[in-house]
Parts: sequence; C-alpha cells; structure tokens
Amino acid sequence: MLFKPNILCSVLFIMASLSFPVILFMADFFLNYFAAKLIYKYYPYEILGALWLLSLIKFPVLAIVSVRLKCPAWVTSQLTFVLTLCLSIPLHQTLRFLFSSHVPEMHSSFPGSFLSHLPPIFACFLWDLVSPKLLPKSTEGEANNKKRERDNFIRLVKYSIPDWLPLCGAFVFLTLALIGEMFIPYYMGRVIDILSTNYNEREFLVAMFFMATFSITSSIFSGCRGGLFMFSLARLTQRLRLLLFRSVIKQEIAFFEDNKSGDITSRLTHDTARVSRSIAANVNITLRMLVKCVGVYSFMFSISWQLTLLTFISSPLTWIIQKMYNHYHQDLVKKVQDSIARSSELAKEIIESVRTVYSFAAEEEEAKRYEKSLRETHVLQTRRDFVRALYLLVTRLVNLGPQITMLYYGQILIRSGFISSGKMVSFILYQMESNSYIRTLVHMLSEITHSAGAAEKVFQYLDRKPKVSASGCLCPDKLQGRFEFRNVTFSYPSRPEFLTLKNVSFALPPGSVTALVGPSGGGKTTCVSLLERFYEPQEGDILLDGKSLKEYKHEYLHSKIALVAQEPVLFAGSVRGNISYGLQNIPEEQLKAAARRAKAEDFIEGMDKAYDTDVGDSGAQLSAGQKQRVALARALARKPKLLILDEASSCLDAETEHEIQKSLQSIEDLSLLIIAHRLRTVQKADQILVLDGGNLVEQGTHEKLVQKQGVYHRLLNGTSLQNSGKVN
Ligand SMILES: Nc1ncnc2c1ncn2[C@@H]1O[C@H](COP(=O)(O)OP(=O)(O)OP(=O)(O)O)[C@@H](O)[C@H]1O
Repeated sequence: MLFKPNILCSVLFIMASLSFPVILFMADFFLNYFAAKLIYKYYPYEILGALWLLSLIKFPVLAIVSVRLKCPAWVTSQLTFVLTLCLSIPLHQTLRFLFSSHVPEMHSSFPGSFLSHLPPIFACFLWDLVSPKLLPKSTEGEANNKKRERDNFIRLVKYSIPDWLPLCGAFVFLTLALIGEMFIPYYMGRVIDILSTNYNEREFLVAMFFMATFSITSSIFSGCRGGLFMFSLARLTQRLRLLLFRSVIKQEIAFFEDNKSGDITSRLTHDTARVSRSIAANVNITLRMLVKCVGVYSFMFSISWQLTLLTFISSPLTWIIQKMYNHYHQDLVKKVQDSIARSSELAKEIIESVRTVYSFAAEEEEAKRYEKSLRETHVLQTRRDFVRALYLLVTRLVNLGPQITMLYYGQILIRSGFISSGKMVSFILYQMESNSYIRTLVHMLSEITHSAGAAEKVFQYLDRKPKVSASGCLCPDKLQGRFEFRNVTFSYPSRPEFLTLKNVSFALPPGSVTALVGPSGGGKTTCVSLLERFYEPQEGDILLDGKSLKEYKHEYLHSKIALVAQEPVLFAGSVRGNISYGLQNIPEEQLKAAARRAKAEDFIEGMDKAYDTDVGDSGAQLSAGQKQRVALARALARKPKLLILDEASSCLDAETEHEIQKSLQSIEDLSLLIIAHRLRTVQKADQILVLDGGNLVEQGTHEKLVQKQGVYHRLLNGTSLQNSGKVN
C-alpha cells in the first residue's frame, strides 16, 4: 500500500520523460515515410541527395513540434535532439554507401529506422549528461561579460575605421597570398602524377613553373599583407594612446590620488599597445584561417567529396575539444599570471623594506613566505602544462582515426581509378592543414573577444568624465582680482566623512598680502588646492570678482592664479623653457623681468649658457633655493592677479627672502597669499588668517592677533622658542 503511490509516480515520470522522444520519433517516422515517397516520386535519381534534402525539410517541422512538447530534464537542448534525429538516417546511409557500396534506401522499415536512430539518440543523451560538466554553462555575469567584450571589440574596430584603406589593402593581399598558397599542394600532386605515370618533360616543367610562381607571388603578397597590418596596428596604437592621454590629463586631482601613476602609465604604454597588437594579430590570423578554410575545403571537395565528408567526422570533435581546452587553459593561464604577479609583488615589497626585515631578523621568515608563493605558482604551472599535454595527445588521437580511415578509403578510390595517387597526395596535404585551421579558428574567435576584454581597462579611462568640470567660459578683459571664500565646507573624496574645511569664509582684497597660518593639518594647503580648482567644495563657493571660479575658463583662471610650492617641480630642459612653461611666444623682456623679480637673474646669468642652461631631470642640477627662485620666476612670468606662496622661500637665506618679499610687494595689483610656518616672515601681512582643525579661528593683523592672546599668540611663542633655540 505504502509503495503504490511511489510506483505510480515513477511510471508517470518515465512515461512523461519518454513521451518527448517517442512523439518526436513517431513524427520523424511518418515524415520519413510520406515525404520520402513524395520526393522519390519526383526525384528518383540520386537517393543520397534526396535523403539530405529530406533532412533539410524535416528539421524545421520537428523543431516546431519539439518546442511545443514538454522537454524532459535529461534533454538539455531540444534542438540538438532534433538535429540528431534528422541527421541520423542520411549520415547512416552515406557511411554505409561509402564503406560497403550499399545502395542507399529511401525509407527503411519501422524496426530498421528505429534501430538506426538509437545510437545517435544515445550519443545525444550522453552529451546532454556530460557536456554541462565539461563545458560549464555560462552564468548571467559571464554572459554579460561576453556581451561587453563583444561591444569592446566593435568599438576597437570603429577606432580602426580611419585606417580602412591600408586594412582593405591588407585583406586583398591576404586573399591573393592564400590563393597562391592553395595551389602549391595541388601542383605537388600534379608533379607526383607526372613522375609516376608516363614522364612528359614539358608538363613537368609547366607544373614546376606554376609551383614556383605561386610560391614566390604568395610570399610577396604575404609580406605586403604583414606590412600593411603592422602599419595599421602602429597607427591604431598611436591613436588610442593620444585619446587616452587627452582623457587622463583632463581628470581631476582626486583621480591621480586614487590611481597610482605606475598604473596610469602602464595603461598608456603597455595596455594600448597590447590591445591593438592582439586585436590586429588575432583579426589577421582569424581572417587568414577563414579564407584558408574556405579555400582548402573547396580544393578537397573538387578532388573527392567522399574523402572530404570523411574528414568532417573529426571536425565536430576537434571543435568540442578545442572549446573545452580554451575554457580550462585560459582559466589556468590567468591564474598563473596572477600568481606570478603576486610573487613579484611580494619580492618587491620585501626588498624595498629590507632594512626593517634586517632589523627584526626576519630574513628566514620572508624567504619562507616567498618560497610558499613560488610553490603556488609552480603547482599552477604544472597543472597548465598537464592540460596542454593532454590536449595535444587527445587531438592527435582524434585526428589519427579519420586519417587511417581516409587512407584506407583513398586506396580503394585509387585502385578503382576514381582519383590518381598524385591527387591523393594533394588531398592528404590539404587535410593535414584543414584540422589545424579549425583548431586555430575556434581558438582565435574566443581570443579576439578576450583581447577586446583587455581593452576594457583602456576604455574605463577613456570614458571617465572628470568630476571637476572645466566647462566655464568666462574670460573678462578687466579683472579686479578680489578672491573670496564664502562658507566653504570641504572633505577629500578619499575621506568623505572627515571635514577638512568647515564653513570657512574670508576674502583676499586686490593688491593685499594675506598670510595663512595655523597648526599642521589645519587646512592651509587645502585652501590652496581649492583655489587652484584641484577639488570642488561640497558646500559654499569660491568667488573671483563675485563670480564662481567654475564660471571662468580653465586657461584664463590659471593665468590669473599662480602657485609656488615648497618643493616646486621643474621639467627637464632649459631655464628658459621652465620659466616660459605654458606660455607661448613670451617676449624675452617679460621673461627676464620675471627672473629679476624672483631674484634669480644673477645666478641664471652666471651659468654657462645663462637662460639656455639645462636644469637636468626635474631640475636636479639646481640647488633647492635656485629651484624655488626659477619656480617663482615661472609664476611671475604669467603676470598673475594672485600669487600663492606655499612655504615657497623655505630654502632661501633670510636676506634673499626679504629682498624677494620687497620685490613682490612692489608689483602693482598683485595679491599675495603666503602660507608659512615661520611666523616671523608674515608679521607685516595686511591680514593673517589662522586655520585650526578646518575652522577659521582668528583673523586680523599681527598686532591685533597678538593682543588677542589666542591660537596665533600660542603659535608665535612656539615659533619664537624654536627660533631662539636655533640661533643659540
Ligand atoms: N589628498 C588628501 N586626501 C585625504 N586627506 C587629505 C589629503 N590632503 C590632506 N588631507 C588631510 O586634510 C587635513 C588638512 O591637510 P592640509 O594639508 O590642508 O593641512 P596643512 O594645514 O597644510 O598642514 P601642514 O602645515 O602640515 O602642511 C589633514 O588632516 C590631512 O590629513
């Protein structure tokens, strides 16, 4: 009693599972029976052809029936099942005809037809069972990745459009070279035929002539093809690099803080080259293989269609094996690369911190850590090599079977006079090539989209929109030069929760000297960064003559604000080049005046080549104080309205510092914003702003702030003490 419902369920389940193949099989049988009669009536000449035609008609009908039926769990793909059903009879009959010269039948008896269906249905069932494990189905994420890779590939092709002419030329040469190559095995077979039958010198020489001509011309065309592809590739790389550079250089400063400069330059140099190289190389190889496949199979068909059909037996297997290999191998290659990168990163880290390692006597421990990492890489490499060896073994075995069958059937064809032995040699030469083409094609088709995936990194930078907009267009002829912070609140993008400036408001009147002082970390440099528009405040605004800095044109604004930092960056090149940096055709007098005001004229003119002296890499051939003065001259050369000095004279002696201050104050309409730790240097400022913990805590003249006895007073005492300490 207890078992009854279970048994009933099982019977119902088996019936439901079987209903799908049984209904399909019945439909197939009746189609065979009636359509075959009909076709045979109107087309009784070539039974094999009629059978293949029948399959072609059956497929859509059965496909529609199968979609309407409920598919059992063991059939993962209805269409594969239907395809197997359609192909089983014509394939069976064709093979029987090939190997036993059995006369093909248009329709067999019900049991015969049923039996001939069994092996393919069983194979299909097995495949459905095994394939999900061998070729894991792609998840939704993977499908999206594939789509993205395809989109990237299309985008890369679009970037190649300007090179359409050399690319078309390359394709024409490619086709010509392959046509030439195609004829070489044909003429080899011809030479063998001439040598093995009645020797005719004229025919032999003609065959040799054509063979040599095709060899030479195909080599020349191959060279032209390669040259044109390389030319287009170099241009694509250059185009990508320039686009990427333009995009990167426009990004806001926070972008450069988030991304290491090494990463950015690596994308600029390596990724762009790798992407265009792999795309060009892969497209080149894929096209070559496609054209070769078409050519080789046409020649093979023209020699013997029966032998060609035989070679097709291994093609689906080759395709499946290649696909499986690609899946596992690519995964392992990626893991090996990641592991190698981890090992080198570890070695770099240990070597860079060798002093710490030494002082903690951790040499042995670090060596063990490195050894573990190397062992991981080794295990992955061994696994990768094993997969490769297995793949080679299996492909050789898979090719061996059809090759033996082909040779066996070939000798039957030669003995019965259907083809000559020379043609058989040509066929074998073509066949040997054809398999490697299919393998390369399958490999390349996935490789193309993969390398397009690498392009994603490049596109990420290319598509990135800068978070600080540079779309302002205001450039008034007259500018008063009044800068104002109005209720500015700001936090760095990397630390959004920490407020660096809190509701800060102050103004820099035109022609005034303002000093920004305060304890370390108070927010002084941040104020400068906001004035330079490296960042944008989250609340409040910074104004110039009552208008937001955002509204001004980027180039205009930066010609009105100049910054000299404590450690100024000079570029390799002449002193002249550095002072006139960013200014085109600056008059010699303006250049010299800037150097004079920065008290740099004397030392510049004292150098061997004066203004044309090379400053070395990053100004390495100048002293720190000289560098500061050249940087000051560079800032003054653009005649700014606001000059920001961020500890800009820290490396100068007191006398030069004093002279420079006097010289700067004599410039008409120039506002000075001085950031200084040495408060002694800012006592004469028109106003002193004291920033502490992101708040503007005090504001006024030196005397007023001293009287107030607040933060400034405390700082002043601290500085005085330090100073006195130094003097003593
Ligand atoms: N790029 C950055 N990203 C995140 N936080 C930053 C960044 N630069 C500075 N800060 C933080 O902002 C605060 C203010 O730094 P800022 O450099 O403006 O101070 P400062 O007054 O110029 O200091 P110092 O006198 O030492 O140069 C500090 O707490 C600092 O840690």
